[in-house]
Amino acid sequence: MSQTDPSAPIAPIALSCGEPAGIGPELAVKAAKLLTGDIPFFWIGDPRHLPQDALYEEISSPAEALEVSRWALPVLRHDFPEEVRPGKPSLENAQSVIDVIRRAVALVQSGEASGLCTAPINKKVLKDGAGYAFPGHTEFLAHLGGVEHEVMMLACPELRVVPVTIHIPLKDVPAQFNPELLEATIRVTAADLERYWGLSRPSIAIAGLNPHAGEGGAMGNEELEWMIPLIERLRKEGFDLIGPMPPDTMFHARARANYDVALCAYHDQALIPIKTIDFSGGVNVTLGLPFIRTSPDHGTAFDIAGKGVADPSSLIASLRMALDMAIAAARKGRG
Ligand SMILES: NC(=O)C1=CN([C@@H]2O[C@H](COP(=O)(O)OP(=O)(O)OC[C@H]3O[C@@H](n4cnc5c(N)ncnc54)[C@H](O)[C@@H]3O)[C@@H](O)[C@H]2O)C=CC1
Ligand SMILES: NCC(=O)COP(=O)(O)O
Repeated sequence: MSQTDPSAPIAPIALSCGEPAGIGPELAVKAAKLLTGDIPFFWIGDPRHLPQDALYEEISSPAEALEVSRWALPVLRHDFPEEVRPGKPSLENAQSVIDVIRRAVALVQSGEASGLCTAPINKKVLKDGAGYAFPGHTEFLAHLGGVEHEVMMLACPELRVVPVTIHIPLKDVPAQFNPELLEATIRVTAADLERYWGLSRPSIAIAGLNPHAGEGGAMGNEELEWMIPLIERLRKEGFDLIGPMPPDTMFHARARANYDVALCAYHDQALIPIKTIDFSGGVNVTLGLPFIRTSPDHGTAFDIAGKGVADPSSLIASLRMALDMAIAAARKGRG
């Protein structure tokens, strides 16, 4: 099954297990139970890591998930060296977590899966246990996809946000938030909002770096020195850009209605508003990749792992977004 053939049924979504000591395995089982095949997907991981009462069935190829997902969680088996204790990650399993992501990407690239949804990982465990050299999935997936300008976007029904710089210390933001990076982020974001969401000239709001967007140079100069000139140049090219906007006043309900996406200078400027507005409905999606990737907005939640109380809403929203993106890509005749 190929995403490039619009008449072919959409292949299932590949769900990587993520950190098995987190809530990922529990969420996969809950999502399968609630969805009953509505969004065909399969889980790649070690079945020993699923909750004891999990309803699952092992499959030998992704295509089998189209049927199996109607009554059970389809599992493409990937054996890990260690069993897990919920909330207690094992460094011995770190390499297998990375291998599962690679395997899932290969299945999407071959067309056997129509998109990738990733359950959360713990970056430090992967770094300490397997020398993982990336700050998260986003940069690893860009590496696997061979792209230079990947973009992290988080979306819920009320808001889309993009952190232009991602997982870097706050002290490094002013140097790394620069005209080249902002311009590349604008281009990738606009292109993928059209490609997957049909927004042909999306309205893009750009947050200032400084309080009050610098207030005319009284509280910082980046807005005057390079942000405004860049925005004016790209407007002449046809981009619909608003800003630089004061970051503290651009996320209330009336302000949000004026744009399709907000580009923010750094991680927390973007993620605090969206996780506050809709923690359970938020989806993390990587733009600019040659394949589809979504993820829940939350992390591994070690504090509640194994307790049976984890909310699968964000995972379900992520699976749904991946499927919708795959359908949009198939309609356009490209993956
Ligand atoms: N896509 C990914 O791989 C992501 C990974 N992470 C990683 O997760 C780890 C933990 O990060 P934290 O900042 O503690 O955030 P977190 O999202 O794991 O937890 C924050 C709080 O929200 C609760 N929570 C999270 N998801 C929930 C759910 N589905 N249902 C009910 N309650 C839920 C947790 O119990 C905790 O109290 C870190 O290693 C971080 O890097 C964080 C975000 C995304
Ligand atoms: N704060 C978002 C996050 O940690 C997810 O990162 P990634 O794994 O999607 O790169």
